[in-house]
Amino acid sequence: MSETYDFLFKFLVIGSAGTGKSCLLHQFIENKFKQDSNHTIGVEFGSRVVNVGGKTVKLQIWDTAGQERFRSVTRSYYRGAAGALLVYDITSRETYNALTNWLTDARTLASPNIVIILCGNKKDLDADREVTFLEASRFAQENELMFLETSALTGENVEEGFLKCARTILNKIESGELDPERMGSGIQDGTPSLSLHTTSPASGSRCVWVSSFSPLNLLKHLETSGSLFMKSICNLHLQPLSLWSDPVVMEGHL
Ligand SMILES: Nc1nc2c(ncn2[C@@H]2O[C@H](COP(=O)(O)OP(=O)(O)OP(=O)(O)O)[C@@H](O)[C@H]2O)c(=O)[nH]1
Repeated sequence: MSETYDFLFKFLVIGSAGTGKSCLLHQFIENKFKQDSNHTIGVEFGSRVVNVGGKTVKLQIWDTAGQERFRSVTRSYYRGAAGALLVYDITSRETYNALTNWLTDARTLASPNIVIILCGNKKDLDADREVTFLEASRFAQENELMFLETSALTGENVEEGFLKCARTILNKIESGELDPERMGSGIQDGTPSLSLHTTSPASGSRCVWVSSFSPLNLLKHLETSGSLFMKSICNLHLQPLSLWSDPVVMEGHL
Protein backbone atom coordinates (compact mmCIF):
# COMPACT_ATOMS: atom_id res chain seq x y z
CA MET A 1 0.00 0.00 0.00
CA SER A 2 1.25 3.45 -0.71
CA GLU A 3 1.94 5.58 2.32
CA THR A 4 2.06 9.28 2.62
CA TYR A 5 4.53 11.03 4.84
CA ASP A 6 6.24 14.38 5.11
CA PHE A 7 9.76 13.02 5.45
CA LEU A 8 11.64 9.79 5.22
CA PHE A 9 14.69 9.41 7.47
CA LYS A 10 17.32 6.74 7.01
CA PHE A 11 18.37 5.30 10.37
CA LEU A 12 21.10 2.86 11.36
CA VAL A 13 21.27 0.59 14.39
CA ILE A 14 24.93 -0.07 15.16
CA GLY A 15 27.00 -1.55 17.97
CA SER A 16 28.76 -4.75 19.00
CA ALA A 17 27.32 -8.22 18.48
CA GLY A 18 24.78 -9.40 21.01
CA THR A 19 23.90 -5.97 22.40
CA GLY A 20 20.27 -6.33 21.31
CA LYS A 21 20.09 -4.28 18.11
CA SER A 22 17.73 -6.66 16.29
CA CYS A 23 15.56 -6.97 19.39
CA LEU A 24 15.34 -3.18 19.70
CA LEU A 25 14.26 -2.88 16.08
CA HIS A 26 11.75 -5.68 16.49
CA GLN A 27 10.33 -4.13 19.65
CA PHE A 28 9.97 -0.79 17.88
CA ILE A 29 8.32 -2.23 14.77
CA GLU A 30 6.28 -5.09 16.24
CA ASN A 31 5.85 -3.90 19.78
CA LYS A 32 7.06 -7.17 21.22
CA PHE A 33 10.27 -8.90 22.25
CA LYS A 34 11.95 -11.01 19.60
CA GLN A 35 12.44 -14.45 21.10
CA ASP A 36 15.40 -16.54 19.89
CA SER A 37 17.14 -13.70 18.13
CA ASN A 38 20.07 -14.94 16.04
CA HIS A 39 23.13 -13.00 14.94
CA THR A 40 22.30 -10.72 12.05
CA ILE A 41 23.98 -11.61 8.78
CA GLY A 42 24.90 -8.41 6.99
CA VAL A 43 21.93 -6.12 7.45
CA GLU A 44 18.23 -6.38 8.10
CA PHE A 45 15.61 -3.82 7.47
CA GLY A 46 12.47 -2.42 9.02
CA SER A 47 10.33 0.65 8.65
CA ARG A 48 7.64 2.43 10.56
CA VAL A 49 5.74 5.65 10.08
CA VAL A 50 5.62 7.84 13.16
CA ASN A 51 4.22 11.19 14.07
CA VAL A 52 6.81 13.62 15.30
CA GLY A 53 6.08 17.23 16.14
CA GLY A 54 3.00 17.29 13.90
CA LYS A 55 4.85 15.77 10.93
CA THR A 56 4.51 12.27 9.53
CA VAL A 57 7.92 10.69 9.30
CA LYS A 58 8.79 7.33 7.83
CA LEU A 59 11.78 5.79 9.57
CA GLN A 60 13.68 3.48 7.28
CA ILE A 61 15.85 1.51 9.69
CA TRP A 62 18.88 -0.60 8.82
CA ASP A 63 19.85 -3.07 11.53
CA THR A 64 23.50 -3.96 11.01
CA ALA A 65 25.44 -7.05 12.09
CA GLY A 66 27.74 -6.41 15.02
CA GLN A 67 30.12 -9.24 14.25
CA GLU A 68 33.50 -8.13 12.98
CA ARG A 69 33.39 -10.42 9.95
CA PHE A 70 30.49 -8.43 8.50
CA ARG A 71 32.06 -5.05 9.13
CA SER A 72 33.02 -4.35 5.52
CA VAL A 73 29.50 -5.17 4.33
CA THR A 74 27.70 -3.20 7.01
CA ARG A 75 29.94 -0.18 6.50
CA SER A 76 28.60 0.15 2.97
CA TYR A 77 25.16 0.90 4.43
CA TYR A 78 26.24 3.86 6.52
CA ARG A 79 26.34 6.36 3.72
CA GLY A 80 23.69 9.01 3.93
CA ALA A 81 22.12 7.94 7.22
CA ALA A 82 20.41 10.81 9.03
CA GLY A 83 20.24 9.13 12.43
CA ALA A 84 21.64 6.21 14.37
CA LEU A 85 21.05 4.21 17.51
CA LEU A 86 24.46 3.32 18.89
CA VAL A 87 23.89 0.33 21.15
CA TYR A 88 25.93 -1.22 23.93
CA ASP A 89 24.92 -3.76 26.55
CA ILE A 90 24.97 -2.44 30.14
CA THR A 91 26.05 -5.92 31.32
CA SER A 92 29.10 -6.00 29.02
CA ARG A 93 31.97 -3.56 29.46
CA GLU A 94 33.51 -4.92 26.28
CA THR A 95 30.59 -3.60 24.22
CA TYR A 96 30.88 -0.24 25.98
CA ASN A 97 34.63 -0.07 25.29
CA ALA A 98 33.95 -0.59 21.59
CA LEU A 99 31.73 2.50 21.35
CA THR A 100 34.48 4.86 20.20
CA ASN A 101 35.19 2.71 17.15
CA TRP A 102 31.51 2.53 16.21
CA LEU A 103 31.18 6.26 16.65
CA THR A 104 34.16 7.00 14.44
CA ASP A 105 32.72 4.78 11.72
CA ALA A 106 29.32 6.47 11.93
CA ARG A 107 30.70 9.97 11.73
CA THR A 108 33.17 9.27 8.96
CA LEU A 109 31.10 6.91 6.82
CA ALA A 110 27.55 8.23 7.30
CA SER A 111 27.84 11.95 7.85
CA PRO A 112 29.59 14.20 10.37
CA ASN A 113 26.11 15.63 11.09
CA ILE A 114 24.48 12.28 11.80
CA VAL A 115 22.23 12.48 14.86
CA ILE A 116 23.16 9.68 17.25
CA ILE A 117 21.45 8.39 20.35
CA LEU A 118 23.48 6.15 22.62
CA CYS A 119 21.39 3.26 23.97
CA GLY A 120 22.56 1.27 26.99
CA ASN A 121 20.43 -1.80 26.34
CA LYS A 122 19.34 -4.66 28.67
CA LYS A 123 18.33 -2.22 31.38
CA ASP A 124 16.21 -5.04 32.83
CA LEU A 125 19.44 -6.87 33.81
CA ASP A 126 20.45 -4.27 36.35
CA ALA A 127 21.85 -6.90 38.76
CA ASP A 128 24.48 -7.86 36.14
CA ARG A 129 25.36 -4.30 35.24
CA GLU A 130 29.01 -3.59 34.31
CA VAL A 131 28.56 -0.03 33.08
CA THR A 132 27.04 2.66 35.29
CA PHE A 133 24.47 5.15 34.06
CA LEU A 134 26.73 7.99 35.13
CA GLU A 135 29.81 7.00 33.19
CA ALA A 136 27.79 6.36 30.04
CA SER A 137 26.07 9.76 30.41
CA ARG A 138 29.50 11.39 30.66
CA PHE A 139 30.66 9.55 27.55
CA ALA A 140 27.53 10.72 25.75
CA GLN A 141 28.04 14.30 26.83
CA GLU A 142 31.70 14.34 25.81
CA ASN A 143 30.79 12.96 22.40
CA GLU A 144 27.67 15.06 21.81
CA LEU A 145 25.30 12.11 21.85
CA MET A 146 21.86 11.80 23.32
CA PHE A 147 21.60 8.98 25.82
CA LEU A 148 19.02 6.53 27.14
CA GLU A 149 19.08 3.19 28.85
CA THR A 150 16.68 0.81 27.11
CA SER A 151 15.27 -2.66 27.40
CA ALA A 152 14.21 -4.46 24.26
CA LEU A 153 12.80 -7.10 26.61
CA THR A 154 10.38 -4.90 28.53
CA GLY A 155 10.14 -2.22 25.83
CA GLU A 156 11.31 0.49 28.22
CA ASN A 157 12.57 3.57 26.38
CA VAL A 158 12.67 1.81 23.01
CA GLU A 159 10.07 3.98 21.33
CA GLU A 160 11.58 7.03 23.06
CA GLY A 161 15.01 6.26 21.58
CA PHE A 162 13.83 6.21 17.98
CA LEU A 163 11.45 9.15 18.45
CA LYS A 164 14.01 11.32 20.23
CA CYS A 165 16.43 10.82 17.38
CA ALA A 166 13.74 11.61 14.78
CA ARG A 167 12.60 14.69 16.70
CA THR A 168 16.15 16.03 16.84
CA ILE A 169 16.59 15.58 13.09
CA LEU A 170 13.29 17.33 12.46
CA ASN A 171 14.30 20.23 14.73
CA LYS A 172 17.52 20.56 12.78
CA ILE A 173 15.61 20.67 9.51
CA GLU A 174 13.24 23.29 10.86
CA SER A 175 16.08 25.43 12.21
CA GLY A 176 17.91 25.19 8.87
CA GLU A 177 20.84 23.35 10.40
CA LEU A 178 20.11 20.31 8.21
CA ASP A 179 19.28 20.57 4.54
CA PRO A 180 17.05 17.69 3.39
CA GLU A 181 17.85 18.55 -0.23
CA ARG A 182 21.54 17.87 0.22
CA MET A 183 22.65 14.61 -1.37
CA GLY A 184 23.44 12.05 1.28
CA SER A 185 21.47 13.81 4.01
CA GLY A 186 19.55 10.60 4.66
CA ILE A 187 16.34 12.58 4.42
CA GLN A 188 13.75 12.57 1.68
CA ASP A 189 10.55 14.48 1.43
CA GLY A 190 7.28 12.65 0.90
CA THR A 191 7.33 12.34 -2.89
CA PRO A 192 6.04 9.06 -4.32
CA SER A 193 8.31 6.19 -3.48
CA LEU A 194 9.16 2.84 -4.93
CA SER A 195 9.19 -0.35 -2.95
CA LEU A 196 11.64 -3.15 -3.30
CA HIS A 197 10.36 -6.56 -2.33
CA THR A 198 12.13 -9.85 -2.52
CA THR A 199 10.89 -13.36 -2.02
CA SER A 200 12.81 -16.27 -0.63
CA PRO A 201 11.31 -19.53 -1.89
CA ALA A 202 13.87 -21.47 0.12
CA SER A 203 12.80 -20.09 3.46
CA GLY A 204 9.25 -19.53 2.36
CA SER A 205 9.40 -16.05 3.77
CA ARG A 206 8.12 -13.16 1.79
CA CYS A 207 9.27 -9.60 1.96
CA VAL A 208 12.78 -10.35 3.12
CA TRP A 209 13.43 -6.84 1.98
CA VAL A 210 10.90 -4.14 1.76
CA SER A 211 12.15 -0.66 1.28
CA SER A 212 11.11 2.58 -0.25
CA PHE A 213 13.11 5.01 -2.26
CA SER A 214 12.15 8.03 -4.22
CA PRO A 215 12.54 7.26 -7.92
CA LEU A 216 15.57 9.50 -8.18
CA ASN A 217 17.39 7.69 -5.44
CA LEU A 218 16.46 4.16 -6.45
CA LEU A 219 19.16 3.56 -9.02
CA LYS A 220 21.78 5.12 -6.82
CA HIS A 221 20.72 2.95 -3.94
CA LEU A 222 20.74 -0.21 -6.00
CA GLU A 223 24.24 0.60 -7.11
CA THR A 224 25.57 1.27 -3.67
CA SER A 225 23.96 -1.04 -1.20
CA GLY A 226 21.03 -3.42 -1.06
CA SER A 227 21.16 -5.14 -4.38
CA LEU A 228 24.91 -5.41 -4.48
CA PHE A 229 25.02 -6.96 -1.05
CA MET A 230 22.13 -9.28 -1.74
CA LYS A 231 23.60 -10.24 -5.08
CA SER A 232 26.94 -10.93 -3.54
CA ILE A 233 25.74 -13.21 -0.78
CA CYS A 234 22.50 -14.62 -2.12
CA ASN A 235 22.86 -14.50 -5.89
CA LEU A 236 19.80 -12.33 -6.02
CA HIS A 237 18.34 -11.42 -9.36
CA LEU A 238 16.19 -8.34 -9.31
CA GLN A 239 13.61 -7.98 -11.98
CA PRO A 240 11.74 -4.77 -12.47
CA LEU A 241 8.03 -5.51 -12.62
CA SER A 242 6.77 -2.03 -13.12
CA LEU A 243 8.54 1.08 -12.08
CA TRP A 244 5.59 3.06 -10.92
CA SER A 245 3.14 0.61 -9.43
CA ASP A 246 3.23 0.79 -5.70
CA PRO A 247 3.96 -1.24 -3.63
CA VAL A 248 5.65 -4.08 -5.54
CA VAL A 249 7.93 -2.82 -8.22
CA MET A 250 10.67 -5.35 -8.10
CA GLU A 251 10.78 -8.98 -7.25
CA GLY A 252 13.84 -11.10 -6.58
CA HIS A 253 14.64 -14.68 -5.78
CA LEU A 254 17.26 -15.94 -3.39
N1 LIG B 1 17.54 -9.40 29.07
C1 LIG B 1 17.60 -8.86 27.85
N2 LIG B 1 18.07 -9.55 26.81
C2 LIG B 1 18.12 -8.95 25.62
C3 LIG B 1 17.67 -7.62 25.41
N3 LIG B 1 17.85 -7.31 24.11
C4 LIG B 1 18.37 -8.40 23.53
N4 LIG B 1 18.54 -9.39 24.42
C5 LIG B 1 19.14 -10.71 24.18
O1 LIG B 1 20.46 -10.48 23.70
C6 LIG B 1 20.80 -11.42 22.70
C7 LIG B 1 21.27 -10.70 21.45
O2 LIG B 1 20.21 -9.95 20.90
P1 LIG B 1 20.21 -9.47 19.37
O3 LIG B 1 19.12 -8.49 19.20
O4 LIG B 1 20.23 -10.64 18.46
O5 LIG B 1 21.64 -8.76 19.31
P2 LIG B 1 22.31 -7.98 18.08
O6 LIG B 1 22.94 -6.76 18.64
O7 LIG B 1 21.31 -7.76 17.00
O8 LIG B 1 23.43 -9.01 17.63
P3 LIG B 1 24.17 -9.10 16.20
O9 LIG B 1 23.11 -9.32 15.16
O10 LIG B 1 25.11 -10.26 16.31
O11 LIG B 1 24.91 -7.81 16.00
C8 LIG B 1 19.57 -12.29 22.48
O12 LIG B 1 19.73 -13.47 23.22
C9 LIG B 1 18.44 -11.48 23.05
O13 LIG B 1 17.40 -12.28 23.56
C10 LIG B 1 17.17 -6.90 26.55
O14 LIG B 1 16.78 -5.73 26.50
N5 LIG B 1 17.17 -7.57 27.74
